[in-house]
Amino acid sequence: MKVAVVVFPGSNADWDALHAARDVLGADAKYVFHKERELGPVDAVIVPGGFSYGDYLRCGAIARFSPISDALRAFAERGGPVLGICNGFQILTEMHLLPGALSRNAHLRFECRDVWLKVENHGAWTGAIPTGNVIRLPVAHGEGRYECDPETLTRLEGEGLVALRYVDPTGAPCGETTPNGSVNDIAGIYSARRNVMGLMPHPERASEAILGNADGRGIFESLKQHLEGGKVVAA
Ligand SMILES: NC(=O)CC[C@H](N)C(=O)O
Repeated sequence: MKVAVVVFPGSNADWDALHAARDVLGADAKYVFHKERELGPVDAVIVPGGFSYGDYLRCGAIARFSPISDALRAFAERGGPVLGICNGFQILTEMHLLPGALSRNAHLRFECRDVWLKVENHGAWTGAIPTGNVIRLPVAHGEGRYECDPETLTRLEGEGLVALRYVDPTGAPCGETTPNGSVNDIAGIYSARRNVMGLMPHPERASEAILGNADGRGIFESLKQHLEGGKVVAA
């Protein structure tokens, strides 16, 4: 299993993502620099968290124009599994590989704490976790408020493309404890083919017992299951 981690100027979770893919999942993982134009022969791509290009203009807005983005787009459009974590999610929405946008947290503060998430639907990156399970992962973002137009929201909910939703520790709606004010408490979404997933929380920072939390491991194990099962999630 070969995994590429795309590195932009300002990425800060690239090593964490590489570590999770290589040392936790056991993949042959490598960095691909933003100036490259080819991903090489890879089975999956992770777009990691951070502050690409200093978050100038909007988070992810400049990364979209990086030389690597054409290859990333082609890989995603071929059905290749792509995971965008935090700034990676922001980049994937700016690239229009995922719908909607991440805007400034409703309370206007940077949010850095653990959150609880309900696994709502299966796809390339959640298939190994039973739907309805509640997992705990850390968030660290200033612009994580997921927004989209009403038609898109209806489609995401109706087609089961909401991957993860913020909840309270019991699995009930998070209400006032929302980390960012996302519409419908959406924390992560899938593309129509369910091969591309973006999420604001950081599974790569919570995938080992030594870190005090291994709940994120299921995200990476899901990729393994997806690739080994050779599952084509949608035509
Ligand atoms: N941890 C991250 O990836 C940070 C995401 C983003 N730059 C924000 O602050 O919203």
